[in-house]
Amino acid sequence: MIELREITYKNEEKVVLNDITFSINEKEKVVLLGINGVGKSTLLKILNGLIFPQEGIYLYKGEKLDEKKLKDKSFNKKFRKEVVMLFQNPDIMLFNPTVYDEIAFGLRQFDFDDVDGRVKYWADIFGITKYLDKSPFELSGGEKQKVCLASILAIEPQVLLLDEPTSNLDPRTTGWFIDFLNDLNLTMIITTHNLSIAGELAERTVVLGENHKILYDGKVETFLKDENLLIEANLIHIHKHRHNSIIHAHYHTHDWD
Ligand SMILES: Nc1ncnc2c1ncn2[C@@H]1O[C@H](COP(=O)(O)OP(=O)(O)OP(=O)(O)O)[C@@H](O)[C@H]1O
Repeated sequence: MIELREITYKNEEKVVLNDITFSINEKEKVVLLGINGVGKSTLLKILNGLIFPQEGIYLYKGEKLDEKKLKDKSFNKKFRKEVVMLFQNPDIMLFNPTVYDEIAFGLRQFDFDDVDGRVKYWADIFGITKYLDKSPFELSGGEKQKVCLASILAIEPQVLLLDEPTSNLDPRTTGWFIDFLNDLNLTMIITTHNLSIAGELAERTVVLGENHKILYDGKVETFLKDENLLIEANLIHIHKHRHNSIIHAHYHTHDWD
């Protein structure tokens, strides 16, 4: 469904993605792992057709996706409905006067019937019905994230690009959301640097290294057991801590967020 061939993206002169090649089948779930700044969000933006690499080819359902292709109005509408992205910062996505209008926006844009029923259905799923008449800006970070998720899922996309989707969610909501994603039969690419969540979200991971190249592409389970790869990806660190009066240091895989 998605195929990237030798994608290189530069920001001014800085290489942000270096020679990225991988494919994702329909309904496959992939976790994109890597430390801050390796290019995960940039890769999602490329997959969402928001920015375009200087080198390489992006094929979506076998068709080359570039600026020219997205200028074709009917293709653009189809692609925008099928491939949706949740940004890391929900504030970027919220621009309507009420939560209701936020969820209804895409439904109206793509001519869905029963907009009212659909808004209420998705608000109920995310537990945000009581906020429907409120301004999205009055909500907490986690609530805003739920509004964004309800808005993008309401238009029944085929590909979900989720940038750190659990970063604003509390532990209980994170647990619920992971189960919810596992039940969704969609193609998904989810970024995180949270190793414990990675293992629960997908069977496959693509890991970006600090050289902005793919360091690993395969089973999450295997990656998480490979201490050398984890060190190379800088996803574990040496950290001193205290057991009674003894201080010692060893590698840690725990997540801070
Ligand atoms: N709009 C921008 N202008 C200039 N540089 C940018 C811009 N967006 C990202 N970058 C740079 O591109 C690199 C990759 O950023 P990106 O946000 O894709 O990384 P990331 O892996 O998603 O990081 P994080 O885990 O912190 O979200 C970083 O060095 C960043 O400074």
